Amino acid sequence: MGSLHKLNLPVIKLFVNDSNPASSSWVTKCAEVTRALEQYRCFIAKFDGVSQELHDAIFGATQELFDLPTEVKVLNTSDVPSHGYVGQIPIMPLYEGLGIEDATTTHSVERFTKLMWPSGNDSFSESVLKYTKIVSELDQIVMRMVAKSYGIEEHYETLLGSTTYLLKLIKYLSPQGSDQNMGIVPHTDKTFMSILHQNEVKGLEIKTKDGEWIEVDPTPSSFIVMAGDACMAWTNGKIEPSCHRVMMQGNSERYSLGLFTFIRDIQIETPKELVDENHPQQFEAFDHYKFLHYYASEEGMRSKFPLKSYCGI
Ligand SMILES: O=C(O)CCC(=O)C(=O)O
Ligand SMILES: [Fe+2]
Repeated sequence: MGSLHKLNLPVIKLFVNDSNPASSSWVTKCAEVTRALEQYRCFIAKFDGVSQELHDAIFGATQELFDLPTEVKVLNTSDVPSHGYVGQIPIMPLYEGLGIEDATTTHSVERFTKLMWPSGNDSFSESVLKYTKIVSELDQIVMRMVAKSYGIEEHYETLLGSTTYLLKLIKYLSPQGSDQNMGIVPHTDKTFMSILHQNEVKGLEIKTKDGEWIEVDPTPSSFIVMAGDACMAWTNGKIEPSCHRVMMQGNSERYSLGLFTFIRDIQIETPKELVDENHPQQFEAFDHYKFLHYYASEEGMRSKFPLKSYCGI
């Protein structure tokens, strides 16, 4: 395991109204985003879409959710592995997470809220929807930029039509009184893309290609945009998934939010534009949700690189 270095991740400013594909500054920014993802597998987006007020509201809502009794939180179940309630895992005793599936749709968010607060909690639903709507736009800005750099815009539009967002609300207990401070073990996300956001408590670390761990310094306008396993298959290995972990220090609890992209109903297929003699196709077309079930199976859990054992060529 590499040592911890004070390296920095690329920081890229992105704006809500930043998607004018006609401007030359936009094309330059596309290249910058794509290069950051290729080299670091992730970057920090300084994004103007989430106001301080919304930042405070969503973290207030998150705290309120985790303050509910465990027997209420466990009611949030899902057929998809690790999309529902996850907590009290022996190797990650500090970690607790709750997923809201299809988190950009009012119907789905309100169903979740009703499950957690049968007598209602409108402000929770409102904060979640405001947050997911704007942060899913950030995801789309980034993906349009990547698609532009690779000349695969049409393929991206197809994927976008089948994209669904899981909002994961996460709490880490302070490590005080615990004999370990690993909040979440090193892993790559099984998503297409992930956008992480956190309160003021640090802890997230990203592994570079050289095996160094970089600490992420949070601010209310920082969003960590990282590639998941599925993005690697789609880009034919150009963008690899980011390996990351959470190390807890000090005596504060930490809250974080992950907006996770998944592709449903259609197969994820490498665009033919990215395949040639020098770049043979690395992965067969696959169903994202079947891959998630494979990953949760005994065979998938044993695999060092589940995507490759599932659909690698
Ligand atoms: O809490 C964080 O910052 C990271 C969470 C994470 O890596 C995950 O949920 O997959
Ligand atoms: Fe993760």
